[in-house]
Amino acid sequence: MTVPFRMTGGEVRLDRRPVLRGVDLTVEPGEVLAVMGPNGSGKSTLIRSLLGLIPLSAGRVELYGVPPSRFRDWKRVGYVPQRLSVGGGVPATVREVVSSGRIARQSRFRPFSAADRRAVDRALEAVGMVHRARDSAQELSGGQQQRVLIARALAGEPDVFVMDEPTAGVDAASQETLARTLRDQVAEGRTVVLVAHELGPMEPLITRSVVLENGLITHEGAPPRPRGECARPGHDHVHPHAPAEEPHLLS
Ligand SMILES: Nc1ncnc2c1ncn2[C@@H]1O[C@H](COP(=O)(O)OP(=O)(O)OP(=O)(O)O)[C@@H](O)[C@H]1O
Repeated sequence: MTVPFRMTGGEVRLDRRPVLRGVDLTVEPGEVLAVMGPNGSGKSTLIRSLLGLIPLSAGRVELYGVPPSRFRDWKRVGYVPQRLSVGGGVPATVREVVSSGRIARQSRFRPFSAADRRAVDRALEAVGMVHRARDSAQELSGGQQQRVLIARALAGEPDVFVMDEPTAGVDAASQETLARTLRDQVAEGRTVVLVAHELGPMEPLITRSVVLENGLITHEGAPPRPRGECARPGHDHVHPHAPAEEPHLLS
């Protein structure tokens, strides 16, 4: 079976500085992979290069067995970028932004249909934004805009979700809702790759984590455990920068 993503020896240089330094990563269907690591370690660069948004300077990447430049089946991929303003300067409504998640499914011969509308309704419902559907997306708070971007990806009914810090700035109740939504998606066979500093309510869903440090994968396996002060009851966040005591250390 073709896997959603396979990167072999992936290297990226930005401004002539190495940002990814030889990454091997295969994402299997049905996995929920957390990409963790300190600020600037290359997490966003990794997932953007998996999607072909940043070209590799060496190595190889494939989406469903095809290099990104030749990949055509974009409806299989739902991408939630990091902290991007949803409006992009255009005064689009929330519903319009979420509907844009269906674009890869449309063609001259397949205009917007009742099925498309239902998918958009379900996505708005999943992120609790039905009541804001007619509002301008630009008027929303940062966390609400993030939820709209998640809804846009959900609306596309992709096979794989790629999410860059989907819960950054999102309140606790909405994080719980997102975790439930993703759990349902995974139960239906979808794959998830997400960048996260803190897993919060998504932690039980994670089937594997990789930790990047300075452009290299230095840990692969279960998400790193909190330790010391932070391991006390009531302090449940995960420290992505503390992998060194884990048994699955790679280097
Ligand atoms: N367009 C760019 N040009 C030059 N350097 C860049 C560019 N984008 C990112 N970088 C650098 O690449 C490194 C990795 O950035 P990246 O955004 O992938 O990190 P990250 O792990 O996602 O960080 P964060 O946790 O802060 O989101 C950083 O040192 C950053 O300064």
